[in-house]
Amino acid sequence: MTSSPTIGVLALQGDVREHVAALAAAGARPVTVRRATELAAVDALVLPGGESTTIEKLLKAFELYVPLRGRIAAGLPVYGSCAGMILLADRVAGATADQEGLGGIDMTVRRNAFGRQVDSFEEDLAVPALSEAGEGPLHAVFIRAPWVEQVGADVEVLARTGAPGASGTGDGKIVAVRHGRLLATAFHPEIGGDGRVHRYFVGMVRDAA
Ligand SMILES: NC(=O)CC[C@H](N)C(=O)O
Repeated sequence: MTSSPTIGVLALQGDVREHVAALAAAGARPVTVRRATELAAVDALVLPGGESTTIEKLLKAFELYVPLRGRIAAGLPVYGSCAGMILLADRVAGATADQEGLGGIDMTVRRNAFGRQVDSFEEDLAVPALSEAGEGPLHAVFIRAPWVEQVGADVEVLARTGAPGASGTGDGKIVAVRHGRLLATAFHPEIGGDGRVHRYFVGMVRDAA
């Protein structure tokens, strides 16, 4: 692999174009993924937000579910945003009866956790692990977002809501995590206009090569 890794964006639902643009800006070579042959050709994958139950049904319908589980088990770097975070969780609170997920991150995620009053909100998050010296908070957009209720010992917490001075919910919920080669955020950095999450993921992919 060159220093420009080929990173797929699962293109079944969600902000595909925005993730493609953010990955290109971060120095990767983005490609869309809808088929198993396309999945086989990528160095890493982004799972966009949307509706986790729908994306799972589409993964199965497009015969991507089994190969994707296999590649995750074999160490494929994957970044999941929002519904993508839910798909990567080993445990989901509020899952539908037939929702299996992909798993991989040792965490419990609660779907639609922030509740009705705050279906959507924006908040400035402190993200030191994703930042260079001098960079300020990350302006994060949450849309019917999950939060992380519990993480295993090997999971690194990268961001919580309620940083000092933040406007939003202010209660210290975990909203960004990394577990080995898997990265997940409850928010949508592809529409926040802040490139840090995608740059961090491209760095993870380069390190994994
Ligand atoms: N913006 C999102 O991805 C929302 C996730 C959605 N609430 C779900 O459960 O899948």
